[in-house]
Amino acid sequence: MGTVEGANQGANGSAVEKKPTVVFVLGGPGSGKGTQCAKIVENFGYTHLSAGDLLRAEIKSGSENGTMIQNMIQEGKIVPSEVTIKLLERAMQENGNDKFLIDGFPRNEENRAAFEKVTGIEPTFVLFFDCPEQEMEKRLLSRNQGRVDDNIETIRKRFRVFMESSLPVVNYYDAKGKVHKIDAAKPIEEVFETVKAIFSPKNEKVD
Ligand SMILES: Nc1ncnc2c1ncn2[C@@H]1O[C@H](COP(=O)(O)OP(=O)(O)OP(=O)(O)O)[C@@H](O)[C@H]1O
Ligand SMILES: Nc1ccn([C@@H]2O[C@H](COP(=O)(O)O)[C@@H](O)[C@H]2O)c(=O)n1
Ligand SMILES: [Mg+2]
Repeated sequence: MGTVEGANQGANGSAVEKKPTVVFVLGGPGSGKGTQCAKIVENFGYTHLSAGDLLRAEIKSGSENGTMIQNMIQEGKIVPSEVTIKLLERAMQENGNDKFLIDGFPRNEENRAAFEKVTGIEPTFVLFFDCPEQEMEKRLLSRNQGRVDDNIETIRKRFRVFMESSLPVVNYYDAKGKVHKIDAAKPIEEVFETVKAIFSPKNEKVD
């Protein structure tokens, strides 16, 4: 019997949708998640989905959730999981790739548990960009991308949320042996040397 394209067969022979490969990219605000994701995309064929970028696009689109999301971002707070997960699911479906870097998600235990429950996807592994606050603060204050949350007051709130809510998620995956901790305080190219070594050579783009 033939199989449905892009699907596996379950025990009873019915088609089971094949889950995409997902790598969660975590780290404090300004640790360099977006910068490194862009380089991974260039070299390893992943699609980069930044939860923060999707939420900012949702504000711009004039969505009914826009004002709520804008207020949460301005305060450095975490938007309810159902909103962010819907955006991630839609972006994955629309894209069609089967390998995704999910950047800045899960940000708390609620994000983590809800994503697993709703999508049935477990990350293949987790990149954790580890960087001292002093360095992250310096980077954010000179980022100049016009982000409403790149001001010292909001940055301090984001650091607190990261320590209290996001680090426990990193620890959760660490206990499962899934975390690659990377020294993100080094220059961009040196960080990427470490990142490159984590991705299997067989995934490397061949020109
Ligand atoms: N290794 C590095 N050394 C110096 N500057 C860096 C490094 N990595 C990134 N930067 C710079 O720091 C700023 C923040 O980087 P980036 O936007 O990638 O961080 P992020 O982790 O995605 O932050 P956020 O969580 O706020 O989205 C950018 O201006 C970027 O160019
Ligand atoms: N899972 C997430 C991710 C982000 N947010 C909100 O967006 C802000 C910016 O996120 P970046 O990853 O681009 O820094 C973040 O401070 C949160 O307010 C979220 O709620 N949930
Ligand atoms: Mg980012």
